[in-house]
Amino acid sequence: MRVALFGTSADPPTAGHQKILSWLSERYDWVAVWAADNPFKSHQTPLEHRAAMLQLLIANIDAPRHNIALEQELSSFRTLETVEKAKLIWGEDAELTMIIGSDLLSQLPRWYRIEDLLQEVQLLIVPRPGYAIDESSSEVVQKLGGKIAIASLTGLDVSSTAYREHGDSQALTAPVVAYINREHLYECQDVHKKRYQLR
Ligand SMILES: Nc1ncnc2c1ncn2[C@@H]1O[C@H](COP(=O)(O)OP(=O)(O)OP(=O)(O)O)[C@@H](O)[C@H]1O
Ligand SMILES: O=C(O)c1ccc[n+]([C@@H]2O[C@H](COP(=O)([O-])O)[C@@H](O)[C@H]2O)c1
Repeated sequence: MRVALFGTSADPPTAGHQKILSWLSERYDWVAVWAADNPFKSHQTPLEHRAAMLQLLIANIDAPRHNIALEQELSSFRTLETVEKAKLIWGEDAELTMIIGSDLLSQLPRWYRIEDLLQEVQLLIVPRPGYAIDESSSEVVQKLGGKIAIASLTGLDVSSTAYREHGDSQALTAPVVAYINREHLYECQDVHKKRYQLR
């Protein structure tokens, strides 16, 4: 069993996350995704809302294999703990692949007990516009034990930050936008959003 593990702050989840999930669903037996609190970031929206938006994002994917699931019980501050939980769910023999965008490669050495984590998973890097995969970062991660593969897909040029800071709702999918409006999330960015909607 080949399981793709994809954790995201989902603050909010974007069309970029959706494209990655769709791509993964064609290549892995099971795609597990969860909304997480990131120890290196502050978040603007409570975790329950971020998980709910992620569920909407997944429901909106036409995945013929029906193999993408919100596995919110995997959520942890520390991905090593997530992987321990994943092993309990899918067993010691499952091949676990951790998915990250190329923007995270340089910070990976600072993750909690990274060498132990890299013993447990394969690593798949998704190229992200503006974040070239540089050799020195790859080498550092490989020296820590990382087994790196590069995905044959380029992420969309969107980000959660672009939505939060500039109201770029092009970055989002319609069901997520509807949820945000219904729940009055990200309202401190309303000025930007209104400007965007008037265009
Ligand atoms: N467009 C994208 N292309 C490639 N990787 C992406 C893309 N969007 C997100 N990722 C990856 O998905 C994971 C979750 O990303 P995250 O939820 O932090 O999104 P983000 O857009 O980077 O958010 P923020 O702008 O708040 O930092 C990370 O590994 C990130 O590198
Ligand atoms: O384990 C860690 O130390 C660690 C440090 C930073 C980020 N992570 C995880 O990395 C994933 C992507 O985070 P983010 O904020 O870029 O979406 C998410 O599952 C986080 O919990 C994990």
